Amino acid sequence: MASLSASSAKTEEETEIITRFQTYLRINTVHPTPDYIAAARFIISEAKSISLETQPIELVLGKPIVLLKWIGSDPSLPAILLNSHVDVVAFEEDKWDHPPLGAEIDEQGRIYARGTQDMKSVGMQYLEAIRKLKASGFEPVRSVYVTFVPDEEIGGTDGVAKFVESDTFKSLNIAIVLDEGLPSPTESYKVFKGERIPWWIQIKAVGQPGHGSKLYDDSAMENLTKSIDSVMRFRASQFDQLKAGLKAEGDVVSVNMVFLKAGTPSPDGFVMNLQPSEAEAGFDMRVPPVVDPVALEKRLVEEWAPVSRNMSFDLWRFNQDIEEKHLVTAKDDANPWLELLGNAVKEAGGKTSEPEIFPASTDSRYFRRAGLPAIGFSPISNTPSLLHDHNEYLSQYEYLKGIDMYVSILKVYTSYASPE
Ligand SMILES: CSCC[C@H](NC(C)=O)C(=O)O
Ligand SMILES: [Zn+2]
Ligand SMILES: [Zn+2]
Repeated sequence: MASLSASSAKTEEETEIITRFQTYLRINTVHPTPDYIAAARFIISEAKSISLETQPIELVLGKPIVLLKWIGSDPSLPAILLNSHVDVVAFEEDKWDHPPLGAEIDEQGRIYARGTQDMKSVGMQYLEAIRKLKASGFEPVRSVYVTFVPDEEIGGTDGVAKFVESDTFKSLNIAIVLDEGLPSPTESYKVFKGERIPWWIQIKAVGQPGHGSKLYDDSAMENLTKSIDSVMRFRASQFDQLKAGLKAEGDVVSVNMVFLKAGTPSPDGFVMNLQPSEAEAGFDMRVPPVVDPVALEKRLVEEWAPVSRNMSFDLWRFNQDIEEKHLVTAKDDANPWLELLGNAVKEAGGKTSEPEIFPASTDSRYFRRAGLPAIGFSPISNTPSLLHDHNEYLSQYEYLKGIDMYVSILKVYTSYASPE
């Protein structure tokens, strides 16, 4: 177990571990121009320092996937894949108390940077766990592969979506994938077996333009407002079930308006006495496995963007067909990995909660579509979730403790012999 508490001094080994994490955090992999080449260079040099085989894979120019290999004593057995994304989302620097690429540590031992939770921590923890296991002389039976992938934050089209289709991936013979989860505000780590599918919707209204004083029946603004009202009523019905405790976050549809675009610009702002002929709104919607996507799309077509009200829409579902089965990693005899993960965390002194549906989206969905079990797990407990938020941080203590969790998970996973 990590010895460091918030106030205690670090050992030399712990200082080195934290320094390596800070170095990775300081590499600018922020969208829209992530420096994937610098990150790949760093990851490869780290991997070489612990004698892992390295294989950069460039399926899309300038967007390398770095594949690391720790070959087990029985390479014929299906292997373990530890996946993390290298890219991070943008930030509003002036709203942060510490520089978002600074990886500064405050007096409470919190490391502040974009990626401390999402998910440069996890990528480096995989490597630190392997470093520790190697130093202790441990040799895995099953092979372990570690992937550092691009573009998760923008849909994964040039990242894992392409990787799972590649011959390299198919040759790896993977049994189980670990990918990102979410921080837990309690002592128990969160575990995810599935996720909601993102639907990004833009609806557009056109209508009668004219004088600001006139009452029209079908102005663009009125047409759009009717749709927004309808979406908001649906949102309230979903949110009410969540607030009443009838459903979990991962079992309701979330829908949030993320932009509104309308009006005729003027030097002072907008022309006030002119009703515009076009108006648009954007919604981020997340659809859980239990919801019928075909029925939801019908609602979009008939109620939110009806042709009868001069409406049109664009819908992005990130490589997922509307008819496609929404996959959840089962906890059953055919899939021992969820239970093994819980056991391994327990052996390392941690706790896990019942597997949930991830409320947002991760690359796990591509691995599940490729027919693999995939588990979302970020070993971050007693920490508020600050993904995509200001002042994202992770305490050194939690980071070090998380490495011990992966040490235990890798011991259990790589030694698991399936009953024949
Ligand atoms: C549409 S893919 C974007 C992926 C991103 N993932 C996370 C974890 O924030 C999201 O859910 O918005
Ligand atoms: Zn992430
Ligand atoms: Zn993210």
